[in-house]
Amino acid sequence: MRVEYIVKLKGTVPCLATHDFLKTVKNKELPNMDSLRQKKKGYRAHPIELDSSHRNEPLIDLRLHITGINHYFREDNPPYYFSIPSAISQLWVRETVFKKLKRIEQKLRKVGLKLFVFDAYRPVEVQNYFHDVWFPEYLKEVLGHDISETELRQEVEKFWAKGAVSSREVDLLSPPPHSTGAAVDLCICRTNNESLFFGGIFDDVTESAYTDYFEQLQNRRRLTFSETEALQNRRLLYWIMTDEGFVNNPSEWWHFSYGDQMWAKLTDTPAAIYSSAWWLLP
Ligand SMILES: C[C@@H](N)C(=O)N[C@H](C)C(=O)O
Ligand SMILES: [Zn+2]
Repeated sequence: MRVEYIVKLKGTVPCLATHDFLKTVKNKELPNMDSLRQKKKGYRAHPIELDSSHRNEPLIDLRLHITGINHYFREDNPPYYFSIPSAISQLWVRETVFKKLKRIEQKLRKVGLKLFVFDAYRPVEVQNYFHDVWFPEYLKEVLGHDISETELRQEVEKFWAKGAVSSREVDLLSPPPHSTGAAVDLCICRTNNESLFFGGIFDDVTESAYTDYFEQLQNRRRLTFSETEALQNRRLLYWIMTDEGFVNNPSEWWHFSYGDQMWAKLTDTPAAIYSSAWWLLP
C-alpha cells in the first residue's frame, strides 16, 4: 500500500505490478536451446510463400519511433571500430515487425525501460563482408591457417549467415535473414539510454552469445552477481519478444525475427512470409 501511494505522488517509482512483471519474466527459465539449435539447421531451405499478402509490405525506419543506431554504420562499434563498407544508417523493418516492436516498447516503457536496436535490414554487401572476409580471417587467426574450407564454413555459419551475389541479386527462396526486413538485432536499455547488462557485447560471436549461455553455466557452477543479472536480462528480452510472436536465434541473444525462414522453421509454420526486401527500399 505504501509503495503505491508513493507512485501516485512521484510517478517515477515502479509500482508493485511492474515489480511483479519483471520478477516473473526474469525468473522464467528459457526453453532447451540445444534442441532449437538443431531444429534451426537447414532453415535457408524452408519454403517461402513468395506471393503472400505480405510480399509488398513496406519498410519503416525504426529510428522514427524506437531508439537505435545502426551498429555497422557507426565507427564506435566494438569489436570492429570502423564503419563497414556499404552499411546504411537506417534501421528498416517490415511494417508488421515495426508494429510488434512498438507494442513491446509500450510494455517496457511502463517499467522504465525501452528497446535499443543495433541492426535491422542489412545490405547483402555487409553480410558478405562478414561471412566471406571478416569472420573467416578472424577464425583463421584463432584456429590456425590450416583449417579446411569445410570446417571454416561450418564455424562461420554458427554465427554469420551466408550472403548472396549482391543486394539486387538474392535467391528469393533463400535470402539472408537480415535482407528480408523481418530480422532485428536489439537489446533493452533504461530510458536514460543506459543498456541493461546482457553478459557480452553485441556481435561477440563466441558461445557466450548463445541465448542460454548462462542457463547452461548455472548447471555447472554458481553464477556471480553479474552473470545472474545477464541471465535474467536475457530472459526478459526473450520472453517479451517471443510473447509478441518473434522467434529468437538460439545462437545469438540479440537476434529476433518474425516471418522469415528461421521463424517459420522454428515455429513449424509451413512457409515463411517474407523474402528479400531490397526492392522496397525507398
Ligand atoms: C552475427 C550477427 N550479427 C548476425 O546477424 N547473425 C545472423 C545469423 C545473420 O548473419 O543473419
Ligand atoms: Zn541478427
